[in-house]
Amino acid sequence: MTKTGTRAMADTRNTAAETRAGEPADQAVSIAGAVKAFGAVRAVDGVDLEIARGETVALLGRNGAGKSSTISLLLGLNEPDEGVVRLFGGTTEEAVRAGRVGAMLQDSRPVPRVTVGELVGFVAGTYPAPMPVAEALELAGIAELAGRRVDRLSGGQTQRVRFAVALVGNPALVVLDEPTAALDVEARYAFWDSMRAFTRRGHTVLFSTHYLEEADANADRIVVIDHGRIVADGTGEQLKRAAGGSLVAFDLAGAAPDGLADLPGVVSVEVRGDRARLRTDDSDATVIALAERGAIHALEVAPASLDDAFLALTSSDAPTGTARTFLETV
Ligand SMILES: Nc1ncnc2c1ncn2[C@@H]1O[C@H](COP(=O)(O)OP(=O)(O)OP(=O)(O)O)[C@@H](O)[C@H]1O
Repeated sequence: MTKTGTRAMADTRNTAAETRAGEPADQAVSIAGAVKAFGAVRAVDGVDLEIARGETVALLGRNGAGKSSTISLLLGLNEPDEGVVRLFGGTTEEAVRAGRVGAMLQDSRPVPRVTVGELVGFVAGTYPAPMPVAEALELAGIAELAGRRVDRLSGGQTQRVRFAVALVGNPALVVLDEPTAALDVEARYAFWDSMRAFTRRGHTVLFSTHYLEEADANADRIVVIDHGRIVADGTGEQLKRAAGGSLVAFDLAGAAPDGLADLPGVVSVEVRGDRARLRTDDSDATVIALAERGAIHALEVAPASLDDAFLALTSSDAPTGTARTFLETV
């Protein structure tokens, strides 16, 4: 993100966070120039990321993009080879020790043979100011499972237990690595309802996901990561605009597709058979120019979907840096 964009967004969000949480306005997360390599793979390749208190941020990326590796650095589970990771102005270790961080990781397995209530109660005891266990279970939507053994739950119920574990300490920052992986649609909706109830209390949340719709619906801000680098950072709307706000499609009706890329607003051109698809950031200007050419057969104008935006931002031929500048243009 550009410095200007970061600041503009952080200023707004800090005010909201201050109002909601009654806490001083500073950054919950501050990652600068982070690099983490595993052999030849640069899993995190120069990540800069600031998250203001009270923000809910989605870390979006394909398989192997670097989401979990970034989260590991943020939680202090791995040390960066280069760069600095700060939480609430201190080290990750200080933040974790002070009980300011709760996490729900992909591969964490609940201890067998204990009940849900016992497990969540145990975790609560490791934090300085936890919420009552019953409240955490209620928030996670598993109040009725308190007496059930954790190793006899469905996948969806287990995910919710992990969520209760992440939030029972009442941490200022909650980090969730693909919290809805393996959940069916209904369970996913229920999870996000619980999540919203939690974020309304002013907590800062970072969650990773492959699901664009879920990022758009549940995050204040979407950070797209690809090949260990942040390629876009903004709201769903900004992301769509960054990738070209609209799609204009029409039949060429035998005309040559020459000069389409030079029309006002056009970001990219795709011609399949007799149909042309233009990605444009000014659909009005594009359509007017097309009308002047007499090329408006079977015209269709539609907003670019988040899927379009995501694909454009993470495709291997996406121009580096383009997406990250979009906050300057909105
Ligand atoms: N411990 C490790 N040893 C070797 N390579 C690793 C290790 N952890 C991650 N990687 C590699 O780093 C890259 C980023 O992986 P990471 O798990 O961060 O991606 P991700 O975005 O979380 O993917 P997914 O959505 O599949 O969970 C991948 O190429 C992965 O194979």
